[in-house]
Parts: sequence; C-alpha cells; structure tokens
Amino acid sequence: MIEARQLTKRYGDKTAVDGVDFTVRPGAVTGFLGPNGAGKSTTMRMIIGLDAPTAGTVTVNGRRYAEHSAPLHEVGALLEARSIHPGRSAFDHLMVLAHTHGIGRARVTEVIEMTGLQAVARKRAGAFSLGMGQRLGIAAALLGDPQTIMLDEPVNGLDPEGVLWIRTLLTGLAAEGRTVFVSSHLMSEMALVADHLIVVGRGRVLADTTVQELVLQAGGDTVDVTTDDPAGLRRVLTGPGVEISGRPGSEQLSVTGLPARAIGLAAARHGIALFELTARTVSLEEAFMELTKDSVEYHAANTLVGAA
Ligand SMILES: Nc1ncnc2c1ncn2[C@@H]1O[C@H](COP(=O)(O)OP(=O)(O)OP(=O)(O)O)[C@@H](O)[C@H]1O
Repeated sequence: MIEARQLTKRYGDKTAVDGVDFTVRPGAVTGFLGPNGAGKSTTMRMIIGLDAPTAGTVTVNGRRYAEHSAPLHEVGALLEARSIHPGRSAFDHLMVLAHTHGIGRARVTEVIEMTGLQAVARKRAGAFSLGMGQRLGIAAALLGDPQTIMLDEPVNGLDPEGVLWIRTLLTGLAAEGRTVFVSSHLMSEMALVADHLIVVGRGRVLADTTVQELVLQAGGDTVDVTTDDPAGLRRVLTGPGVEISGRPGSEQLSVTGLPARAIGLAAARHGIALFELTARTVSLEEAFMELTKDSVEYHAANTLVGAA
C-alpha cells in the first residue's frame, strides 16, 4: 500500500508535484499515467526517499521509506535512472544488493531466472542492451520479495516478447496480493495491464479511476443517431441522466446516457425510423489525450477525481 497525502515537491519556482493525494492498493496493478513532465518520476523518487517532499507525506506499507529497517523487503523499485556499476556482472550487482539485506545467493539465482537473465548473468552490465538493463533493474526490484513493487516506465527498451513478459509478471504479482505501481506515458500499454489508473498532469491528480470509467467520462457512451423525426426521438428518449444534442434542423442527434440498444428499441416502439445508430467508441488513448490536454486539465480534475 502506498499513500500520498498532500504530497508536494518544488524545485525553486517549479512545482513538480502539487499537493497530490492518492492511495495505491494491494492486489491490483495501478497505472501511473501522465504526459512528459507531469511529475511521475518525482513522485516515485519521493516514495522511495530519493527526494524529500517540500510538503505533505508519502508512506509505503504505513511508514515513510526511511523508517523501514529493511526497505528492500517492503518495496522494490525500478526507476529510470537506476545506476548500475558498468564493470560489474549482473550476478555481482545483485549479490552486492543482496548482502545489504542478508539475502542469500539462492534468491539471486531465482530472480535471475525470473527475469530471463541466466545467459548473461556473468557478463558486464555495462555491455547490456537497454532491454537487458531493464530486466536487471526488475530483478533488483524483486530481490527482497517485496510486498510493494514500483516500476518507472518498465517497458522502455523491451522487445515485444519482453513487453509481454512484463505484463504477465505484473498481473501475476498483483494476483499474489502485492501492490504494483507502474508509471507510463503510454495509455495503450496501461490499458492491457492496469486495473486502476492514477492520471497526473502538471503535478496534479487529474483522475483516480478505472480504465472503464475513464473511457466513459471521455464520452465513450455517446451514440450517434440519425432519424427523419429528430424532435419525436428527443421526446421519446428524454429522461434522467440522458443528454441529447444536435444542430437545429439536422437529422443527426448525439445521445449520451443510453446504450444503442435502448435507443433502437425506444424508436421502434414509437414507430420512429432510424437511418443510423452508432455507438461512438473512444479509445483509451483519446480519453487520455482529452484528459491531459492543457485547456481542460483542471476542469477534468474536478469532474474525474473520485469518480471511481
Ligand atoms: N531536479 C530537478 N530540478 C528542477 N526541476 C525538476 C527536477 N526534477 C524534475 N523537475 C521538473 O519537474 C517536472 C516533473 O518532472 P518529472 O520527471 O517528475 O515528470 P515525469 O512525469 O516523470 O515526466 P517523464 O514522463 O518525462 O519522465 C518537470 O517539469 C521537470 O522538469
């Protein structure tokens, strides 16, 4: 469990993280999404004590990171700029980390196998490809068998097989009851793994919601209808939670709050002919763009926060 309360980070005049509140719960993959510069990495750095908050708090499993006596067992993290001694082998790098927590060689071998690094474990980490480096970073994050796993842009540099492997790994860790917190600026990738989403923009939480809810809020439940009797159809469909728009004189209406099936049935019952009945599909990417585009950034925050 990760809990941020009014978490704030300022660098001089720049507010990178602006009073954010969120809770990342166990047993699910939570995606941490936002465009470049939204404050994701800064938030993650504060979670593991690499940066101190200017105000507010963030705890992992009920305590600030620095208060844990064996932090590797609490939270395993892969941050973008994790430094690995280039001359050291993957195995030695993991052994050095393991020693700090009294973790044995058997666990090092285990995480090497889990991350598919067996063939290169004795090679210099400095010669690793980006994808291999990511796998090594993930191996290090898993070393302490932590309850909470936090990964910053984990699919960066991974080939399709690696991306698939990451997905399976993350959903598997969540299924074991762990807290899994993963950042990305790729909504499409998050849609495939995340159960829950926290979307940030300009250091603020814009949405704390599920994938389905986000699509719905972005207009995913709009249905376009064309009829020769728009006035009649409006009368038939009007009801609580239903919004109907359309240009005066136009035969086309856009309806939100009713599924296409209900609209079709209501029209048939009243003998109103329809020429078009199309459920508008909003892709997750569109929903994300809509949410994070500058002009609606703070408006969106008001309507979406707490919508889950
Ligand atoms: N050490 C620093 N000094 C000054 N400004 C910083 C520092 N670290 C981050 N920032 C600024 O804070 C803001 C948030 O940056 P951060 O790296 O947390 O965003 P991000 O969401 O992780 O972005 P990306 O997807 O590009 O990694 C940016 O405007 C960035 O320039």
